[in-house]
Amino acid sequence: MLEIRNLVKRRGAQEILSGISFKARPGRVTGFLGPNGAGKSSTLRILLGLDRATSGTALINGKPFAQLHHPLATVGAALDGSGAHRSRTGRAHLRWMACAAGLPRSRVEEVLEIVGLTKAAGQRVGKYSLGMGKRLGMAAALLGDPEILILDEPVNGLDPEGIRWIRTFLRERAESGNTVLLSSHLIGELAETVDDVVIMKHGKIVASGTLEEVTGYHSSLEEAYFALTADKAGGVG
Ligand SMILES: Nc1ncnc2c1ncn2[C@@H]1O[C@H](COP(=O)(O)OP(=O)(O)OP(=O)(O)O)[C@@H](O)[C@H]1O
Repeated sequence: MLEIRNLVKRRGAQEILSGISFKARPGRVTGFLGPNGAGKSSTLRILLGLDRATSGTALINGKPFAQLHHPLATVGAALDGSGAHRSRTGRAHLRWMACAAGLPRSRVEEVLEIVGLTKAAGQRVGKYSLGMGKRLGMAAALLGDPEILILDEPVNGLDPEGIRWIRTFLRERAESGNTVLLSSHLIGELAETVDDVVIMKHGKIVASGTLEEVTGYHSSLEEAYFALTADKAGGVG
């Protein structure tokens, strides 16, 4: 379970998060949507202990990230890029991570297989395509077989086969009782994958509920999204 309660983040005079609250529940895939600059990545970074909130709490199974006893087995995250050094191979990167976390090398081969990167595991990360980099980031997130997955834009850059794979994979994770939170700008694709939806705009939650509740009387989630996030002047955020 992920729980965000009254989260506020200020940077100088700018309020990036204005007291947001939502939950991502076990057994469900929760989609996190919003225009560029809405505050999605800032929320995820605070949740993962990569940034501090001005006030409010972001809890993972009832605890802040820093207090988790087994962080890798509790939560796996794939944010921007894979974080791997370009001159390392994908396998070496994962082995280094596994070693740091006290996980066996055999787990590296398992996650490479899960994300479909076994054949490319010996190539340098600098030679990877965008989609391969995404798969490597996903492999790293899965190393500890976590009960919670947090993914920022996981399908961006994946080919159609990769998009189908990730959709099926995330549904299976949720159906076996895990929690999945993912942000995406591909709303049509997201609507195929999620149970619950949270939509942000200008640092506030503008909608939150099941896919059906958020879609409401609109013909699709995409229509609901545009109605909820429309700016009279248009443009960013
Ligand atoms: N390190 C930073 N320093 C200053 N401002 C920042 C920083 N990180 C984010 N911001 C600002 O915080 C606001 C929210 O940005 P954030 O990246 O969380 O949005 P987002 O919803 O993830 O957007 P996108 O869809 O473009 O990824 C923006 O106004 C952004 O300019």
